Amino acid sequence: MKIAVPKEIKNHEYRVALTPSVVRELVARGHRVAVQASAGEGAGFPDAEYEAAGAHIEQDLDALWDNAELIVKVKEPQPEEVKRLKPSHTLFTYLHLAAEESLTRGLMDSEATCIAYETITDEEGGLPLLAPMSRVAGRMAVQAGAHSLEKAQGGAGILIPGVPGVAPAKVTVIGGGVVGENAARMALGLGADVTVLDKSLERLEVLDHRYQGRLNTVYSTADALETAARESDIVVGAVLVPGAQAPKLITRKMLGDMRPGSVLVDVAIDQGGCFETSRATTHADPTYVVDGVVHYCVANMPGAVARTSTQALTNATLPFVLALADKGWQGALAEDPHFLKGLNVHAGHITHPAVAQAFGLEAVDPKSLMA
Ligand SMILES: NC(=O)C1=CN([C@@H]2O[C@H](COP(=O)(O)OP(=O)(O)OC[C@H]3O[C@@H](n4cnc5c(N)ncnc54)[C@H](O)[C@@H]3O)[C@@H](O)[C@H]2O)C=CC1
Ligand SMILES: CC(=O)C(=O)O
Ligand SMILES: [Mg+2]
Repeated sequence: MKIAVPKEIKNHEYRVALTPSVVRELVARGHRVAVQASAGEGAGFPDAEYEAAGAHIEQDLDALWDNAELIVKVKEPQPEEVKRLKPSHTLFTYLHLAAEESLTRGLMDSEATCIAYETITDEEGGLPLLAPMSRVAGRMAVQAGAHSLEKAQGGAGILIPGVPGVAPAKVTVIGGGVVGENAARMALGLGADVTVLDKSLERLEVLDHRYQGRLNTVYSTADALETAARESDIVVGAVLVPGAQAPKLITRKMLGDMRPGSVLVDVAIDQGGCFETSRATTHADPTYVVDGVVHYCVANMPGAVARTSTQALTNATLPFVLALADKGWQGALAEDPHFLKGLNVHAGHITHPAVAQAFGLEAVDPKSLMA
């Protein structure tokens, strides 16, 4: 299989889709891997390490894309990348299509086969290729929130742990999944007063048991959300309905009840965001203020800690990349129903029901493509 690894071009995105160690595994199985020159530099992997692992370093972007059968990336393709896709390509990357209709239409028009990391499932009901980045983003969410609470960032001027004689900040996390638990863990570590809201009682039970009374768990209702908005210094948005647009849980009206200088960190922004006033921001300009409330809505948070994130991501993607390379997309997806859930677009059709539903389109059953 001819595999290409482009350099990521999203704003301040420094991750790379394959490390030299993964390239070595692929080359040992007889695959040809072309890595765009300097693709790994931001994550601390120089071209020389890829060359030593058996990769071809490609300077010519046209050749990189034109000669590839399998393209492995980190972030959703940017408009200039979508233009390069063709029907013979298999694209394997984060897509987050429900949040971006123009990208979805572009991928359909390309007729390429597009497999999303974030909708692949596992036996335990988890999302094994989203989880590693959710761990990173959840942990970062509290760092971002703490920084945003500083006066110079528009925040209320609150130090998360407080000091003796001064109460700590109240941190509420909406959605107690992977992002939520990691955010809660960091907030607890900093000494915050932490509450987690979820609609899943099972998840709340797990967290209650795991944290032994050190955090508050609250079933997520409209009342609970209003209380969270009114009383929190930081609210982290960490909900997910896989493949679908995030529900809007904090409305514009509720901002009026929030304390001036409080902070919303919308990690769910890659699925459209779970606060009505969220819009995607970049690492270059991560926050903005609406009605006195600071919003942090960076859609590629792990890109800022590219070394850690690349290693964590590629640990998880490795077996899937090997399966695609060894068996082709049809072979790999046909024998693994969890991998098949990753197929979002093929030959102009949407194959994931939640993505199709987001745009009022019909989904083609991916099993029908497996003949
Ligand atoms: N901005 C960024 O850089 C990154 C964003 N993410 C995003 O973070 C989001 C969360 O991801 P994970 O934690 O991995 O998902 P997850 O599936 O582990 O957890 C989501 C949780 O949300 C809960 N939930 C769903 N609807 C809810 C509602 N209406 N009210 C309360 N809880 C609700 C679910 O029960 C579940 O426990 C996703 O959109 C993911 O793509 C992940 C990594 C990086
Ligand atoms: C999950 C995701 O969108 C990211 O890691 O950037
Ligand atoms: Mg994202």
